[in-house]
Amino acid sequence: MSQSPPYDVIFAGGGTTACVVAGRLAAADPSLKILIIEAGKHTKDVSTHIQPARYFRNLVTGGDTFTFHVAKPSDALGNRPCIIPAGKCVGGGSAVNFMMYTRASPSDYDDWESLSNAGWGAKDLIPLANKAETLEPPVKNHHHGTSGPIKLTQGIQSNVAKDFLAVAAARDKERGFTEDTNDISAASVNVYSPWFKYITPENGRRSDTAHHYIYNLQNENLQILAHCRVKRVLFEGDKAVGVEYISHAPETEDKEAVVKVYASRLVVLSSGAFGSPAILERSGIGAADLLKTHNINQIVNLPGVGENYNDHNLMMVPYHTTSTAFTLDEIFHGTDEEIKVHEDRWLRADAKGEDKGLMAHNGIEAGIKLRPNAKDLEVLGPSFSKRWEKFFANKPDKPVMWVGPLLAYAGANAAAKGGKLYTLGYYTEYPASTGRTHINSTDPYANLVIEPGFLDKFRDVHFCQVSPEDLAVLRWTYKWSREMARRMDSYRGEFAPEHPNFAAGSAAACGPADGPVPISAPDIVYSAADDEAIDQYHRATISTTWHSLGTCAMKPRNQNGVVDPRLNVYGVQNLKVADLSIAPSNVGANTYNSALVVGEKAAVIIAEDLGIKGV
Ligand SMILES: Cc1cc2nc3c(=O)[nH]c(=O)nc-3n(C[C@H](O)[C@H](O)[C@H](O)COP(=O)(O)OP(=O)(O)OC[C@H]3O[C@@H](n4cnc5c(N)ncnc54)[C@H](O)[C@@H]3O)c2cc1C
Repeated sequence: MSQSPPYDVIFAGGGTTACVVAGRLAAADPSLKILIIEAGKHTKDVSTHIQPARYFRNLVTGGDTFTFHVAKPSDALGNRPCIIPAGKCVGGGSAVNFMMYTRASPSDYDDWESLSNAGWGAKDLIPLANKAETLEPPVKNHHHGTSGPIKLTQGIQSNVAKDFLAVAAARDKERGFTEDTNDISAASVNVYSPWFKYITPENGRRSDTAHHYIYNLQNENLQILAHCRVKRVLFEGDKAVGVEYISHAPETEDKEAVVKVYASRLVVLSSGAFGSPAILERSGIGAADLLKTHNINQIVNLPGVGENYNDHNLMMVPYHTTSTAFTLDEIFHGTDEEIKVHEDRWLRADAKGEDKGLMAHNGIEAGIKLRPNAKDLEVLGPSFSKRWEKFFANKPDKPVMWVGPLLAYAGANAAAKGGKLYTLGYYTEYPASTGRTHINSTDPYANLVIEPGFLDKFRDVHFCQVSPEDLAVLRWTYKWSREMARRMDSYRGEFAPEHPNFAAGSAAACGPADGPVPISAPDIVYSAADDEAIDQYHRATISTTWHSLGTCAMKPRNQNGVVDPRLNVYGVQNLKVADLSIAPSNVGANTYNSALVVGEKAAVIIAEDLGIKGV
C-alpha cells in the first residue's frame, strides 16, 4: 500500500458528468487541487473517438473503451442475458456515444423537483442545459445556448432522412413538422423534425466533455489518473477522506498496486449508473443484508443503493435500400482500406477547408418524439390505457416513443454484408419496468448482478410477468414505423432475418422489394398470430439504449433515496455523487444532455459548498 499527498477534491470516475464538474471548478479556481481517477484510458485526440462515424465500429469490435456489463438472463427476454455497454475512458459515455442530441422534457425535471428536490425543476435546469451548449446559427425559438462548450451541428444531408420527412409530410399531416424538436415546449413533441448532433460544425469532431471541459484547460492542479479503478471510499468516522484504487496504468511498475489517496475537502463519486452504486456498496453504504453477505463493514444502511435502475428499450429494424442511398455502411462494416478513404478525406479537409464527408457524420438526422393519437390509443388497447391515463395524458411534453432513421445497418448478420441498408430505430421513452444493479463481490473487477428489468413487471423472486404495456407500445411502434419505412423512396424491402418471424403467406411477410408502396397504400393488416410473432421478436431482440440511470437516486431517504438535493450521500459527510445515477426518475430523451445538466448543476452546488465564485 502506498500513500500520496492530499488533494482538495477527488472524482472517482472520469466520465461525462465528472469532466463537466471538474472542468468548471478548475476553470473558476485554478488553485483547487483536483484528482480524477478513471478506470479507462485517455481519449485526447484519439481518432477513434474524435472522428464521429467511428462510434459503431468501436462498440461492435468490443474496444477497450467500454465495460460490457452482462445482465442476469430474464424470462421476459426469453432467458437472454442482455449486454449493457457503458463508456470506459476519459469522457465516459460522451466519448463513445452516438452523438444524437435530445433534451429531456421540462416535466421530467419537474418530476425530479417534486420528489423534495428544490432547485432541480425545469426552470432551474433548462438554463444549465443552455449554459452547456452552442447552437450556431441559433434557431428562432431562442431556447438554446449560444456560447457553451458543447457544440451542435444542424442540417440534413442524407436522402434517406429526407425521404422519412417527406413520407411524414405526405402521410401524417396531423402531426406536422418543426425545425427544432428540442425547443422544450409540448408543441415540439409528436412533431417530425430534423435531428441535431453533438458534432462541432467547424471541424467535424465529436463534441464530448473530455475535450471541451478538461483537455482544453492548462492547469497542473487538475490531474487525471487513467487506467485506475476505484475500489472504495476511505472514511474517518463518518467523514469521507479519500479513496482506495487499483492502478493498471501502463507506466505503473507495480501493476495491481493498491493505492490510497486523500481529499481534504470532498470525494465525488462519478462512475455512472453501474460504477457509483458499486463503489458505495464496496465502501459499506448500501442495504444492510447485502453488506453482510459480502462481509463488508457497514457504514450506512441505505437500501436504495443500486435500486431504481432505469433505461430505454431499443429496437433497430433494418430495411434494404438503393445503391445511391446516403448511408454509413462502409464505415460501420467496411474493411480497414475502405474506412481509410473516409478518414483521409476527414483529415485532408482540415487543411483545405473542404467538407469532411461521411466520417464527420453520425447518421441520425431526422425523427419524432412520438405520442399516440386517439386512433392509435384504440389500437394500443386496454393494456396501455391505464399507463396512458396515469402517466402521459396530462403531460403533453412526454413522448411515448422515439422513432427515426439511422443511415446504416446496425447489426452483425453476415447476410447483410456488402449490401446497403438503413435502420428504423425506435425506443420506449418511459418503460413501465425498472431494475437494479448490485455488487457480487468486493472485487472491483467482478461482474455486477444486474437485473435491468426490461419488459419485466411485478417481478419478485417467485414471479415474473412480461409487462403488457411495454409490449403493447413496442408492437404498435413496429407496425407504425414499418408503414413509414415502406413508403420511403429509398425503401427496397425488409431485411427479413431481423424482422418478426411471420408465417409464410401472412400479409405481414417480409422480404426484398423493387421499391416503395404508394403513400395511399392500405396499411398491412396483422393477424393475431402476426401480433404474437411481433411480441416474440421484441422479447428476443430489445436491448439497452445505453441510457442507464437512477441507481443512487436523489430522493428522500425514507423513499429509498441515496443522495439529498445537494448530492450528499445520506448518513456521511464530504461524499457526493455526481452522474446520471442520481436521476430520481426517467427522462424522455437520450441521456447525454441530462448528464451535462447534472454536471453543470453539481458544479454550482460544489462551488457554493467550497466558497468558489464564478462557476
Ligand atoms: C454506446 C452508447 C451510445 C449512446 N448514445 C447516446 C446518444 O446518441 N445521445 C445521448 O444523448 N446519449 C447517448 N448515450 C448516453 C450518454 O452518453 C450517457 O447517458 C452519459 O454519458 C452518462 O454519463 P455519466 O457521467 O452518468 O456516466 P459515464 O459517462 O458512463 O461515466 C462514468 C465513468 O466512470 C468510470 N468508472 C466506472 N467505475 C469506475 C471505478 N470503479 N473507478 C474509476 N472509474 C470508474 C467509467 O469508466 C466511466 O468513464 C449513449 C451511451 C452509450 C454507452
